[in-house]
Order: sequence, then C-alpha cells, then structure tokens
Amino acid sequence: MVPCTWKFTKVFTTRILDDGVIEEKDQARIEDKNLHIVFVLGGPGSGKGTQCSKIVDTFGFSHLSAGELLRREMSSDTEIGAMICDTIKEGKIVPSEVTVKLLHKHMEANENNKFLIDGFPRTDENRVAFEQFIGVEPVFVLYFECPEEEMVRRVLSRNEGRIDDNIETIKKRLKVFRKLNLPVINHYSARGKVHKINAVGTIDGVFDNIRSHFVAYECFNIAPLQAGRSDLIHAST
Ligand SMILES: Nc1ncnc2c1ncn2[C@@H]1O[C@H](COP(=O)(O)OP(=O)(O)OP(=O)(O)O)[C@@H](O)[C@H]1O
Ligand SMILES: O=c1ccn([C@@H]2O[C@H](COP(=O)(O)O)[C@@H](O)[C@H]2O)c(=O)[nH]1
Repeated sequence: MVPCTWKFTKVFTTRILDDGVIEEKDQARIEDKNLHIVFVLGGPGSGKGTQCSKIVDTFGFSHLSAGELLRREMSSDTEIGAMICDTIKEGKIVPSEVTVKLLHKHMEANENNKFLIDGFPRTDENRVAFEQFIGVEPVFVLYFECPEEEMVRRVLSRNEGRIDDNIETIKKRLKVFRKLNLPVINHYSARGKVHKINAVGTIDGVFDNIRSHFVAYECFNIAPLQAGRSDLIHAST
C-alpha cells in the first residue's frame, strides 16, 4: 500500500443551529484526502506527547494521541467508557474497533491531511485494523528508544492524575509494550519505515534529531506536490 492519493471530493453536512439558521459545512471525506500519516511509537513516558507538540508547532501536523482520545471517551457515562477505564487501569489494550473508530472520527473532522498518530498501533491487530479501515499506511514511523528506568522515572513524576501512572500499572504497561508493541515496530522496520530516536537528552536535543526526518520528508513528498514546487524535485536529483 502507498500513501493514499484518492481523488478529492467533498461532502456537505447540514446542521440547524439554535436560532434556526441552517449551516452547511463542506467537509473533506477521509477517503478523499491525500493523507500523510506518521505513527509515533515508544514505551510509556518515552516523551512521545512532548515531542508531538513540537512537531505540530514546526511542521503543521495535527496530533492525535490514541491514549488521550480513549481517556476522553472514558469520562463518558457509557458502557464503552467503563470498559476503557478498566482496560487502561490494567495497562491492557482497548479493542481495535473502538480506537480505530475514534481516530477515524477525528481525522475526518479535521481539515488537515498531515497527522501524527501518537501511541497507536499498539498491536499487530491494531495495525491491520487501521490499514484496512482507514486504507492507508504510515509514511514513516518514529520509534522513541528510552531505557525502562528512565520511562518509569518520567511517568512517576508526570503528576497529571492519570489512573495508569502508578508503579503497578506501569509494570504491566511495560510488559505489554515489550510483548505487543515491539512486533509492530519490527514490522515497519522490516519495511524500512522506522526512524529510531534516542529519547534520552533534553527536550530540545531530542527534537533536533526528529526535525531532520520531517525536513527530508516535506522536501521530497509534500512541497513537490504543491503547485509550482516541482523545481524542488529536479533541484535535488
Ligand atoms: N527529554 C525529556 N527529558 C526529561 N523529561 C521528559 C523528556 N520528554 C518528556 N519528559 C517528561 O516525561 C513525562 C512523560 O512525557 P510524555 O507525556 O511526553 O511521554 P509519552 O511517551 O507521551 O507517555 P505516555 O505514552 O505514557 O502517554 C512528562 O512529564 C514530560 O514532561
Ligand atoms: O491505541 C491505544 C492507545 C492507548 N491504549 C490504552 O491507553 C493507555 C494509555 O495510553 P498512552 O499512549 O500511554 O497515553 C494504554 O496503556 C492502554 O491501556 C490502548 O488501549 N490503545
């Protein structure tokens, strides 16, 4: 599968506002966007969310943290919310169908076509579900390498009140990471898509290593697609 280049069409959503005014909003369907997806993977506390904010500011991607979307859904007073809560407390993985639907919903509602998907796919089953349902593979994958002691230290001092930031759950999350998440990284590694990032160092120092991968990608894959930028392809070959 290649980065998808389906034709661009629009759908119109109609909404009646409180004052009776009819609002028509044109929205690009996800199937019709020329998507550029980067998966951001690494163990708990390796710094994925922190670096995603910097990538958003510098390269104009939209950030979708699968964990954050699930935590928001968890606060809804529904059966699914309760199931997500139990799963997260145990450091286990929420069924693919739930997570992929949430990601799809947010990608469709967002006009951007460049997405950082943080903390997903967690399992091979997640990966296959995403590729089949969304119909696209990532253009590349960032993998944050960080020693486990450092990840534990960071998570325990994060102080955001998360139900899974305690030593018992962290041990379970690390086990799940080794067993289920590493095979996903190996899958993409075998396809030459993984950029390993040394996640130890200052936040700006780590970002310096990440930056070059986005600069190279934008230069060869995004800028040339924009009208009048084909000169960049020729200039660099
Ligand atoms: N390079 C760094 N050096 C020291 N601390 C860092 C660094 N990067 C992030 N942190 C801190 O470590 C904690 C975890 O970072 P962050 O939330 O970005 O990790 P994450 O990989 O997104 O975690 P999770 O998968 O558990 O959501 C935060 O408190 C953050 O401020
Ligand atoms: O795709 C996903 C992402 C996350 N989860 C669950 O959420 C927690 C927290 O995720 P973070 O990425 O660390 O914010 C994770 O331990 C899983 O329980 C998931 O099931 N599927």
